[in-house]
Amino acid sequence: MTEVMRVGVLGARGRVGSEVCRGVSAEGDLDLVAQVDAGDPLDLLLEGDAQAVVDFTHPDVVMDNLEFCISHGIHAVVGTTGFDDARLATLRGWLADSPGTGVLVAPNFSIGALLMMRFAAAAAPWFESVEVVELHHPDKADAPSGTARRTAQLIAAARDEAGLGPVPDATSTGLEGARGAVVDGIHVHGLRVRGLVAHQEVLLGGPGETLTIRHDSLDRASFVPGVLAGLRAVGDRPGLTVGLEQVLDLG
Ligand SMILES: NC(=O)C1=CN([C@@H]2O[C@H](COP(=O)(O)OP(=O)(O)OC[C@H]3O[C@@H](n4cnc5c(N)ncnc54)[C@H](OP(=O)(O)O)[C@@H]3O)[C@@H](O)[C@H]2O)C=CC1
Ligand SMILES: O=C(O)C1=N[C@H](C(=O)O)C[C@H](O)C1
Repeated sequence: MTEVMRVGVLGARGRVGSEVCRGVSAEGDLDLVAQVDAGDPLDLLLEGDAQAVVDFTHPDVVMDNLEFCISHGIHAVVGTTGFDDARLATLRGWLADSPGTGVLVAPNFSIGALLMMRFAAAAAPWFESVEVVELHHPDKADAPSGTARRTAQLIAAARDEAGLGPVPDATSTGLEGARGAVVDGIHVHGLRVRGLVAHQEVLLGGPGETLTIRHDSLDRASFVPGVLAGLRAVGDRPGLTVGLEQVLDLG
């Protein structure tokens, strides 16, 4: 008989969290034992005897949530953004004191977005120019998106490895912000437009040609299969795992 995993969702009434609650409830091997949102005590996780949580909350609160979970030996699958190297180091420190506990942090749980990032990194060594444009709903708290930051880092690493120099840009005057933010030398532009969900384009260019790689999350259901895969894997991966691609076999 398949063992059932008891799951708590943090940010359960949010845009993604509510979708995750539906997804978890529909699976026979997962039992939704706690739905926690702003103002609810984290002790609900202990009352439900949660073995793992999913966190889609806010960059300002996610570290407190994870400190609680790790200290109680509860595995975590984390979609919330805002993870820089310092935060990841803090998580590693907490996890060192809680052997056997696993945390998976992923900037994007949709399969298409993972492939988009992989394709962008594969294309990067072949083009002189590259910029990232992320497009989201206007209620998003952070900019640029975690996905855009990660994409820029992957592109920069691929360019470095190929021995490419800086991306050419003759801009010497203009309005502040007109060229976007710069992540590891790659320009990243954020658009916030009502009606959008989560979208990204990577534009690459060389002499006489451009290549555009685009991904669209049209519905937040796009994140759920990746979250479920993360839940099923996280208990077997003690310590910190960054990126859903570490869990999925994308070939
Ligand atoms: N990795 C991925 O694939 C994806 C990541 N994200 C990221 O996930 C995060 C959430 O996104 P989204 O669902 O759109 O945001 P929402 O604002 O819709 O949802 C967040 C929910 O968390 C609640 N919340 C706030 N503080 C706490 C707390 N301390 N404990 C529990 N719940 C809390 C909020 O309540 P209240 O509104 O009352 O504050 C809200 O209901 C963002 O960082 C976003 O970038 C989003 C999509 C995909
Ligand atoms: O806030 C969102 O909506 C999303 N956040 C994540 C990010 O910042 O990359 C993932 C996806 O883009 C949706």
